[in-house]
Amino acid sequence: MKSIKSTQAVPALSRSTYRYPPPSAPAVCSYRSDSVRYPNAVGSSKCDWQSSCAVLSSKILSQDMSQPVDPSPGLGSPSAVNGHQSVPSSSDNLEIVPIKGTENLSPAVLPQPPKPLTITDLSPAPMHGSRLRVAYQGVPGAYSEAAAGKAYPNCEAIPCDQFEVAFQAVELWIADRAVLPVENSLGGSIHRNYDLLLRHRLHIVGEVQLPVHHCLLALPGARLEYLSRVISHPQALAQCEHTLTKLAPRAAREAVDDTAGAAEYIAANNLRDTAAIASARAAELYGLQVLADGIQDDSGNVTRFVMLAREPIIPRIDRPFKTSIVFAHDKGTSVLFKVLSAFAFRNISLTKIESRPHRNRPIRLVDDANVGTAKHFEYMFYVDFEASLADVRAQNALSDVQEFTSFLRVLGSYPMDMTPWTPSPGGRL
Ligand SMILES: O=C(O)C(=O)C[C@]1(C(=O)O)C=C[C@@H](O)C=C1
Repeated sequence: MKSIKSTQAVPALSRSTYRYPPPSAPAVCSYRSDSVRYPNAVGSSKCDWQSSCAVLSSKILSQDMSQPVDPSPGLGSPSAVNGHQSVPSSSDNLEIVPIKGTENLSPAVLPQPPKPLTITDLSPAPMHGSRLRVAYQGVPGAYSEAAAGKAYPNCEAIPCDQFEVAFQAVELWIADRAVLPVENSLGGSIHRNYDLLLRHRLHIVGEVQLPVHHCLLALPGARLEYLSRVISHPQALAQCEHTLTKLAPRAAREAVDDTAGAAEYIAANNLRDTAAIASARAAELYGLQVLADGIQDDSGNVTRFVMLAREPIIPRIDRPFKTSIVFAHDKGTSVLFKVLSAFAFRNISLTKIESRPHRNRPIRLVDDANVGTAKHFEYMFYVDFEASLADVRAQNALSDVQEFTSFLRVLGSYPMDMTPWTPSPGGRL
């Protein structure tokens, strides 16, 4: 089963709901680092690197300890990375990558240039005077809908049939925010959303961590022992893998677009031999019974969602903030250690690191006449670290990262979810 067509009263937005230019090239500002611009840039030999580490650490100590916060973003300042500062001079070597496919569009639908931030950017109030409209992937009863409600209580949750549609709903002002899953404590990263973060120009403005409590749902009267199939979102299937093997060892597993959509599909097609992994709310909405409750493999099953908006929020230092970046280097992965050390030297903790294929240039060939051709895979690195962009340590770290990399983008600097830990009951039957 490839996808489920939604039949609920509130239809999910789909890609055909509206017209939009095809996914753009990365809408980014990229910086080139080279030894001309940065005479002190770290060289490629081990010796260069070791001495640079020493220089770097002394530079950091003197900068971080003795310098007050510099409120004016200068050359190489990380606050310049997403273009929210005055237009850089050409000597800054800033490239703004044009968005492909938008050349013939009317100005009304073209992406707007960055606007100066105002005090109202701190407030999530919708511009149209009604409830905040929040796009999520799935149908009512999906965990993403619950995450939207946790992130923005009293919001109007707008179902979308694909992640990409949720991004576009915000870009086209159909929604004010999108709330999308990026990782789960058991199932790992939701790679599609990492790739989409890079292809779209939305900003991460917050995060929510949602305890995910799965149920096995079936039509009233259906019996566990007669199940031949269990359908759900691939993440949900992964999160219940062991428990499901014990509960329904003979049932085949099939992936569908979202958990609540799986429940809806069973109800709409009167499937007596099929169960869905979904929420208790999905059971209520689609008239299914709960065959088993709390079937996630671990009671601490949590999915982390990010909130996305057209504009970034102003980073602050009066509460815990996290910053998400993505970077790459045209000479390969060897920069990773240097980049990570820029954070280590400043005692900035990383909370997440993820690598994804560099889709524009997935393979780099290194020819050696004597031994042949090495084919290195190229990656984009996504890093989350525990500091606000308003923190001078983060600014200095990003300034160094910028020197070590050929591409750097700040995806967002946003308040950390600090809600108290409440694991769901259940797990490990
Ligand atoms: O299918 C849903 O209900 C979703 O909201 C998607 C999703 C995900 O993509 O990870 C969200 C939370 C759970 O981890 C399982 C599935």
